[in-house]
Amino acid sequence: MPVGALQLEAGGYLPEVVLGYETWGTLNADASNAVLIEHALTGSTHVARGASDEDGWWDDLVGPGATIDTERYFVVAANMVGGCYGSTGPASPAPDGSPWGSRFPFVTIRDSVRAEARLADALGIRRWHAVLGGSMGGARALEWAATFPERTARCAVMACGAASTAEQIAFAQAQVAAIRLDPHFAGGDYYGGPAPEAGLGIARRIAHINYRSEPELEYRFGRSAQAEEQPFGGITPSARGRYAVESYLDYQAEKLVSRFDANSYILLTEALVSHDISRGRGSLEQSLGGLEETEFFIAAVDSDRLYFPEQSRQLAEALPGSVKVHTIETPLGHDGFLTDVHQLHDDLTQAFFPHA
Ligand SMILES: CC(=O)SCCNC(=O)CCNC(=O)[C@H](O)C(C)(C)COP(=O)(O)OP(=O)(O)OC[C@H]1O[C@@H](n2cnc3c(N)ncnc32)[C@H](O)[C@@H]1OP(=O)(O)O
Ligand SMILES: N[C@@H](CCO)C(=O)O
Repeated sequence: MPVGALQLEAGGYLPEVVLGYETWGTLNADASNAVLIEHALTGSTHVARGASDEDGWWDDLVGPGATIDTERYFVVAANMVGGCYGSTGPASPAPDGSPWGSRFPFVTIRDSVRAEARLADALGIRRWHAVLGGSMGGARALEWAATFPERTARCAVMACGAASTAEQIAFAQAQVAAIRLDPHFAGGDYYGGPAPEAGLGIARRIAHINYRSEPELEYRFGRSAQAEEQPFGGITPSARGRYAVESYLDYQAEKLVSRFDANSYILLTEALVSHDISRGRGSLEQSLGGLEETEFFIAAVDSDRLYFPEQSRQLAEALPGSVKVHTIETPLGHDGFLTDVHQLHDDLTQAFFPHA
């Protein structure tokens, strides 16, 4: 969906922005049943099975008869500005016809939300019944409530705090550096040549370790050798075989490299680094304390070592009224907001999606 030109928060300008999106269900006559779902860093618009039978990343939450019942709600998922799942991003053609590449401007979470508001206008949605997301999707959902409180009746923020922390920024920096230092990166203008796959793969490895937990990795892999490999062997370190956990990380890296653009990865990572709900709005309490029009649902993953539950508690405390932090209990870590979201079914149903 074309949403026009965007003057960006940090000063850049995009003359024509297209947002990739998917929908499920039917918008009702007074457009009161619309739900926006915001994807995380490398997520796509494919939240749930729909027209295509391909698995979605939140099938447990969205679908016919699910927590967000697509027979009752009209669900929309939009790709972030700068992403590589249908929205204008660095691989898209600039006005001169060549890919934007290194010229693509810095985009913030707030910029994307402003573009998404235009998508809502075009779809005839004045006010969302609810906006939900986890991780970067949670940052986007929270930004919706802060930027457009009158358009956000309910807001669910999972596995995300009010601002990116020093440690989150630090991990992001290491990932971005890995991509930029790949000889194929070419300053971001690699389209038409080999892509910086090694750098993107390293970035994913760093990220993925943080998306899981130490006990999970220990339990699943321990010191086991990958099948038919000998991790303790080979006269030089580079000649040795892999531990199973190394093979697992290699696989996660390959999987991401096969579906994601490195420039988009940098862009979205930097957008998440910019996440700070208070920027330009005063203190945290000044930024969030007045959001009386919106009902909030905050959730954390108990074993999350990237977006700590304490950060969700601080966010909840800054919101008006008494907002509970719901807990997803899993040894898995941050990815629990994807793998174990079904645990929120009862609480979310009661809070936001009561069955008639
Ligand atoms: C079009 C799109 O795909 S859009 C993307 C949508 N996805 C998202 O938005 C989130 C991105 N996805 C993710 O982060 C993850 O895939 C999750 C969190 C959803 C899934 O996590 P889990 O179900 O716990 O899977 P996990 O991370 O353990 O990985 C399992 C994979 O590792 C592989 N694996 C396990 N052990 C090893 C090993 N020793 N060596 C190599 N591979 C291994 C498995 O075979 C499995 O492969 P598969 O994914 O092809 O089935
Ligand atoms: N595994 C998720 C986690 C990000 O928070 C992703 O890749 O988007």
